[in-house]
Amino acid sequence: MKEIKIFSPATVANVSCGFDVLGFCLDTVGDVMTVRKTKAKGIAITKIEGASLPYEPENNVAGVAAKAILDAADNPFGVEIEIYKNIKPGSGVGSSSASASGTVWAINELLGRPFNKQELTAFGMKGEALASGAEHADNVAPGIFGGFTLVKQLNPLKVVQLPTPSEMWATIIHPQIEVKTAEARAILPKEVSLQKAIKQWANVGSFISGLYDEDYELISDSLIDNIVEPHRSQLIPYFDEVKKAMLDNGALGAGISGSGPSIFSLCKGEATAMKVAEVINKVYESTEIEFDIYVSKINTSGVKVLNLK
Ligand SMILES: Nc1ncnc2c1ncn2[C@@H]1O[C@H](COP(=O)(O)OP(=O)(O)OP(=O)(O)O)[C@@H](O)[C@H]1O
Ligand SMILES: N[C@@H](CCO)C(=O)O
Repeated sequence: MKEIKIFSPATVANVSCGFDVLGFCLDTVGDVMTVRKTKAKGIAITKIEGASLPYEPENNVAGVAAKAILDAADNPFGVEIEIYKNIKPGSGVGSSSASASGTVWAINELLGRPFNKQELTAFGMKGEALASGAEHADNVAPGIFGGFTLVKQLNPLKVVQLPTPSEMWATIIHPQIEVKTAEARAILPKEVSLQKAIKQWANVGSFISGLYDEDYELISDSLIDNIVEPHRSQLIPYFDEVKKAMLDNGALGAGISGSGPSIFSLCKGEATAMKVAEVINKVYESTEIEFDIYVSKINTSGVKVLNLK
């Protein structure tokens, strides 16, 4: 195989209670990438459409992630990478991470699959660190594994694949303003009170238990973030109005997607997800801000092959 074309999905990190550890994968939104083997060693980004991003491999998360996996494989060949961006950078639905996870997944296929999903996530995380200024794998992991994931630890990386309840859908609004992850991390407190930490880790535990038991009520009761959301929600116009509209119309829970500005909700069933989309559209259509709304089933397989040559 000389060339692979893939769909690299958008992802939602944090999932309210699990800052830097929980994430899930979307089905209907994502980037398309082509990765081609070259005889000459080295990495070249030859095409970027849909966003203005750096072509120098060392300044693009795709290039940094490609270097991490190719170095680990002793550089048997070089690669050319084409990126067709549908996920806007700084959107909060894992734009940078989609480039990182898509690149390492595609190169692993070209190499003959020497690396497992844990290793691919670790390579992708190297790329993601360029965008956010810190290593975190909560977008890369769901992009590689699909479904819901828990990043148990970073060093050495350990990702736990979680189950996806059969009727789980997500509705997301992306207000078209850019919030850079690095900046959204910089405003967070460095310490949290024990009282808040107790509530948060109880919610992570009960959320995961809810996923295993398909207990939508427990999932709903666990989607709370008392630590990060109060700080970051101030960066997102109409956050409170959108969250209220989501919850009032049947969403199981709602919060900031990744570092924002996107706002996500999880819903039981497509009909509720569509209803939530309708009401949040009403909240935003009367404002001056452009926006996109995504309704998606949870993608349980992660990156997908579109074409092989
Ligand atoms: N291939 C790439 N795709 C997207 N952004 C990239 C890429 N390479 C470098 N960047 C830089 O990364 C930054 C966007 O990443 P950032 O993590 O801030 O947003 P995001 O990935 O949409 O958010 P989140 O991780 O919260 O979902 C921008 O500054 C952008 O220039
Ligand atoms: N967990 C990260 C995800 C952003 O990509 C954050 O919220 O900063």
